[in-house]
Amino acid sequence: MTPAARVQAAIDLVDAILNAARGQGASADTLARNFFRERRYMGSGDRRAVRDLAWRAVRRFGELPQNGRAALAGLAREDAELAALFDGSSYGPAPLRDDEPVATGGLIPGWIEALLPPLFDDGEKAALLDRAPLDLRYDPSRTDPDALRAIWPDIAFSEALPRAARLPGNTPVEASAPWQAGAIDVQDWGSQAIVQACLGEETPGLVIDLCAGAGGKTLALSAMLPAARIIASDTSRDRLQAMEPRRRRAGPDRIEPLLLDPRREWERLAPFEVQADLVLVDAPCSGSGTWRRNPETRWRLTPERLARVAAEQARLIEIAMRLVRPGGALVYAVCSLLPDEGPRQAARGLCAGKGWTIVPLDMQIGRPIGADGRLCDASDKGIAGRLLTPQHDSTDGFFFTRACRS
Ligand SMILES: C[S@@+](CC[C@H](N)C(=O)[O-])C[C@H]1O[C@@H](n2cnc3c(N)ncnc32)[C@H](O)[C@@H]1O
Repeated sequence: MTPAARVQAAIDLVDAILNAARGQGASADTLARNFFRERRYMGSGDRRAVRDLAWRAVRRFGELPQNGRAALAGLAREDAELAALFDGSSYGPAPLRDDEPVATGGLIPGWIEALLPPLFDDGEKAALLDRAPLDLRYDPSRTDPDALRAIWPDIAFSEALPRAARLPGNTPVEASAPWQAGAIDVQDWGSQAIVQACLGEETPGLVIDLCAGAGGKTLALSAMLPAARIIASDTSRDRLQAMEPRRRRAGPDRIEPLLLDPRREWERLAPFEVQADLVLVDAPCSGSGTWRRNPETRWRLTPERLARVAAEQARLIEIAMRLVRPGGALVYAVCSLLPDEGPRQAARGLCAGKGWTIVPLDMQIGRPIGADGRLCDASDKGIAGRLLTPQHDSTDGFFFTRACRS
């Protein structure tokens, strides 16, 4: 393909991503896979260049561009080499006109930017849309840092998290021997920090991972707490089923999947009332902390959707509180940076609960945040939990908190 033809292909791909965002259709990753499958004539270099360009456009504009061409035209305004490729050549885009729509503005939709906590300066905002590295969790009973370093000399290890390693974003780990042996799994360091927050002084006997999904955190909990009985519940049959191949790769465990009926969750959870030593609520959320990986999701969020998801989070916290035994703990987490989903939920739900206390987490990652969305000291009475941000912690954005029941 010529460079101009690659630009036109990126315009077509961004059009597909925009249409799906407007209609809540398939994810950008799925669309890209289908797009390239239908265009077998593209070589791997073409595919990489088209994808990079399309993703550059998706990352660059927070407000939904009018169409793919407007998005690429917006990029071309900042990049003379790209502008020169709008040359009207065959398969390339028509020359740019002064009167055509061009995407403009910042990285984040205005209405979401207004909701971010005060700590979000320009650096923090830009980092939300940076490229993410490839984070791994390794199983120390099957491998160790030296063995991993022998395969990937540029691998890095976290000082804050005991099993966390990091590779450049495009490393093909799935072909590696440690992957095949189930000795490593892909998991953002932020997710690993949440699992770390679940580990208290006492070893829990019964753990309920209320929103287990495809089991990212369930499997990490199972590796850290091999003697615990772990109930992995979710309302999505597909997600629970997606956990199965991951479980097989990771080896024997004590995980029990439990499919819940939406809005009738208690029917299946009632036998565990006041029984759990630990309940993890990794709640459904806006995903505003994961724009590094899924930048198009910020075009899908609306104020109505945010209000709906926040109401669901409050309901899930209430359910989880009924499951914890006196002396047990509840960990609430969202991959969101918006106070309405994080600190305010914790303040409304957990701090307001009689007999519940938020426990400051002593960790080398993240920062304590108050219910008002401002950073605070760990000893602050108004502490709501911990915030991880891409700039400060090199992780996806997360809020999490641990509360104990007396
Ligand atoms: C952030 S994801 C969980 C990710 C998962 N814990 C992991 O580490 O891979 C949120 C999950 O909540 C589930 N969910 C949504 N509503 C729910 C409900 N009412 N009860 C239980 N799970 C629910 C979704 O299906 C989704 O899998």
